[in-house]
Amino acid sequence: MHSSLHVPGSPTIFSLILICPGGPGSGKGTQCEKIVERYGFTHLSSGDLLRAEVSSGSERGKQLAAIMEKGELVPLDTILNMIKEAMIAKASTSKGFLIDGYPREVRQGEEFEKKIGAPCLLLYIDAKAETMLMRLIKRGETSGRSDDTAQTIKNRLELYYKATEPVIAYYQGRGIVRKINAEGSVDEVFSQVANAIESLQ
Ligand SMILES: Nc1ncnc2c1ncn2[C@@H]1O[C@H](COP(=O)(O)OP(=O)(O)OP(=O)(O)O)[C@@H](O)[C@H]1O
Ligand SMILES: Nc1nc2c(ncn2[C@@H]2O[C@H](COP(=O)(O)OP(=O)(O)O)[C@@H](O)[C@H]2O)c(=O)[nH]1
Ligand SMILES: [Mg+2]
Repeated sequence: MHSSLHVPGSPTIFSLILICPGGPGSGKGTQCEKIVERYGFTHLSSGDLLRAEVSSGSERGKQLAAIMEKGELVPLDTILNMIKEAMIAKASTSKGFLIDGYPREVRQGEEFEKKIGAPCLLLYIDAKAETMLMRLIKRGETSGRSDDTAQTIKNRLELYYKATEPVIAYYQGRGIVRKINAEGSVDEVFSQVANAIESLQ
């Protein structure tokens, strides 16, 4: 597997960048964990980075928590800078970056390419709305997350269809999107993910 494939046209020191778009509860986080296990990429989840800032108790964390509880998007520069700082911190040892939960709207994708680099593969984790709803309600029973509540899940799903699905179309034209049917079991989904990654060979 590529150790440091440089993404053509990517004006940065960063090597392989894979992006994992998909709706809330589609299974992005679960698939990213399995990708890290098999390929050793550096997994950066925008939600996890934000939750770490929230749990730090910082003033900024308090402002972010209020936005996340409603399932709205936090300011673009905030999340982009957090991802960029995390990538720079790992750049010297990373086999490649797996970005989970970003971009969530087209302008986030545009800014990412200006400030960081061009992705080489988008693993579009595609699940039906009712599947995502069911998974998030189930996850909410144990996750303790303030945004896994019925109303916020509804907001996040609406936001996903309005702002994030157009991201897929934005990259579709470059031939780097692989649509993954996320309706099956975790392993059934992962076998499609592995095929898509190995198609980069
Ligand atoms: N790229 C981003 N831009 C703006 N806000 C974000 C971004 N990523 C995460 N957030 C905020 O953090 C919250 C949690 O994101 P996280 O990715 O952990 O949720 P998830 O359960 O994995 O599913 P989804 O991310 O698709 O909602 C989002 O609802 C949003 O409020
Ligand atoms: N049946 C099934 N459940 C899944 C799958 N992937 C994730 N889940 C469950 O669905 C919930 C949401 O998964 P998560 O990875 O957090 O989704 P994300 O919001 O896209 O990051 C979790 O409780 C997972 O256990 C899958 O492929 N099949
Ligand atoms: Mg997630």
